[in-house]
Amino acid sequence: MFTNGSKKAIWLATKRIAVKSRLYSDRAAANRDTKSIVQISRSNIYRFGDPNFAVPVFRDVEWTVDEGESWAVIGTGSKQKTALLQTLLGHLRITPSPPLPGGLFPFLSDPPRDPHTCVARVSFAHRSRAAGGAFYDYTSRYGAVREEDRITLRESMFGEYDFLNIQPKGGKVKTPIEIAQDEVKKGIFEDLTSRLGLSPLLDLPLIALSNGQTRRARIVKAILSEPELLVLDEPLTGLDVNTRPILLNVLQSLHESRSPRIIMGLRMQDPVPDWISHVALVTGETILTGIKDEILSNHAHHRAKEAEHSMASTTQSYLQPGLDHGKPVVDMQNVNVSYGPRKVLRNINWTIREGQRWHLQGANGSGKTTLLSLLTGDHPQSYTQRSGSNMELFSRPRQRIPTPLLRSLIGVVSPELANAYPRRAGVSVFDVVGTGFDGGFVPGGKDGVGKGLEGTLSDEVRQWRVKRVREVLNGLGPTSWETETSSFAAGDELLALNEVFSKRDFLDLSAGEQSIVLLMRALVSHPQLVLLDEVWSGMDENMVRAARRYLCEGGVGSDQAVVVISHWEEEVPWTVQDGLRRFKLDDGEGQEL
Ligand SMILES: Nc1ncnc2c1ncn2[C@@H]1O[C@H](COP(=O)(O)OP(=O)(O)OP(=O)(O)O)[C@@H](O)[C@H]1O
Repeated sequence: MFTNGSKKAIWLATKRIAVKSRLYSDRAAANRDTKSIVQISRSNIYRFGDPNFAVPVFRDVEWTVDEGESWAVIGTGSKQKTALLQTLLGHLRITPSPPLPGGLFPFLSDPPRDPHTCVARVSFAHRSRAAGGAFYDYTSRYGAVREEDRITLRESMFGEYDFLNIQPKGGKVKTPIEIAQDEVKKGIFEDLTSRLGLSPLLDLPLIALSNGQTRRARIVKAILSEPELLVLDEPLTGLDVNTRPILLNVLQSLHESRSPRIIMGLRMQDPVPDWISHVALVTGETILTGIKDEILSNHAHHRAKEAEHSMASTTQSYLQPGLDHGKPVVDMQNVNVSYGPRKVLRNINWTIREGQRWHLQGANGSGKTTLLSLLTGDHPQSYTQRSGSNMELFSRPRQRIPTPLLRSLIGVVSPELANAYPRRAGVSVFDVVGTGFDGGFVPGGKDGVGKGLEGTLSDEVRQWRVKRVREVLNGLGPTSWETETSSFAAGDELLALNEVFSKRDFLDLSAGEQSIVLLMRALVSHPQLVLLDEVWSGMDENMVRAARRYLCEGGVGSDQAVVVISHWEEEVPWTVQDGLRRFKLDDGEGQEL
């Protein structure tokens, strides 16, 4: 059953195909139905530069995607799943390469079209903004918007698609086909932005959008660039519960009208949409492909055995009673945040006490990140609450705590921080974890454990810091999540794995490994307040399991308060039965559930 919205999308997409099809011959139209979309046959897949005798990333891959099928690539690990999707973008080498003339994408071969322009990928697993090694200031979205950040969501879309000004400047007159194409694109743009809840945000600076809003905007932009095949890596991550089915509905209608065809990358724990007919399941270097139900039921059997094994070693954490009487770590009374007339947080009253575990909930754009930025001091309105409002942190008025001190008292993991954290050559895992003591981004001090707020550390403190880095590395390092290695290694051998990991360049780690290192950084100083915003982002299933276990089994203590932000209730390490409390933001207002 289609909703009116999806019928409209299909109508628009069909009309778009009609316009497009004039550009191709009848033969090409016929080919769309007969030629495979993706074709890899008995090949190994390597990183570019690796010789054929190197260990391949994937071995003996057999994968055919036919027209009319709907595929999801599901990974037990994020890294491998992303590698398969990158293969479609030509970032890995297939040996032997799929034979010409069809090549990897037979449907693009007649008439020949360039995969670089016809295949697009939107990834939310990859973090690129700090890839050059420089820190970019993610807090700029909270203050006065700088000139270079002033570009609005609408401009970011219209920059390339001149819908408003149908006849472009400069004398060139559009042909009737170009005008018709633009009108169809404009229709698609309006339909998609409205269905994905972006219409009221079109004139906001792009930088002001929340995480989930930005993700939706990136998907719309990719669709507007009219690829033939759109690869979406983890499109559901970071989306709130209500938006997920809407997005899936939109993707289904686009895929069914082949405008564009969609291949979706999902995490093992994501629900697989009903309309997905086929699955490529990536486990290590093996890819199992076939009909969804067959592949998933085989795997479920295997996982049930694994779960039995891991359950045996998991102890449940029950929080101590009496946590409502602990010292307040955060005390907010009538706290507000607004941007001009736009009120993002309204009269928030929330007390967080030591020992408590909170799940901060709310739809995309409801103000969760903004609320956390008040606590970390990243938001300028953290200082400027009007009279009648009050915010105390660690039992002191917020204004009396210098921001550098605040950074050293709060351990934070967030998508913004992960994006912004500099990736520089020569900066090791140990160095990155060591920056957590002072809450900075540049490693420093003797032994790489910072200099403290006074600029020097006593030998005793320095030694404690080094010991703490080793402790979290041993608690969350590879021996806790690399299950295959840990089952064979023992004792010193295990510790050696963590030692080797601690010396690796942070820059060279996979997205999941970087995430777990940033979690270590947040926990290393044993801060009184720990803020975990989308903490599992990019982590493999076994890393998530290991990190949850670590958090529940003493990784954070009863003298520490923890706030978890996640759109997935099952991702929070504690449950209501354990004593977890829930605070929900709804249209700027907050209350405990
Ligand atoms: N400079 C600004 N001007 C106007 N609105 C802004 C500005 N900065 C942020 N906003 C708005 O504040 C709201 C809250 O954003 P925030 O990032 O806190 O949401 P969130 O709850 O963390 O969302 P998500 O779940 O998507 O991460 C958003 O609707 C955003 O568009």
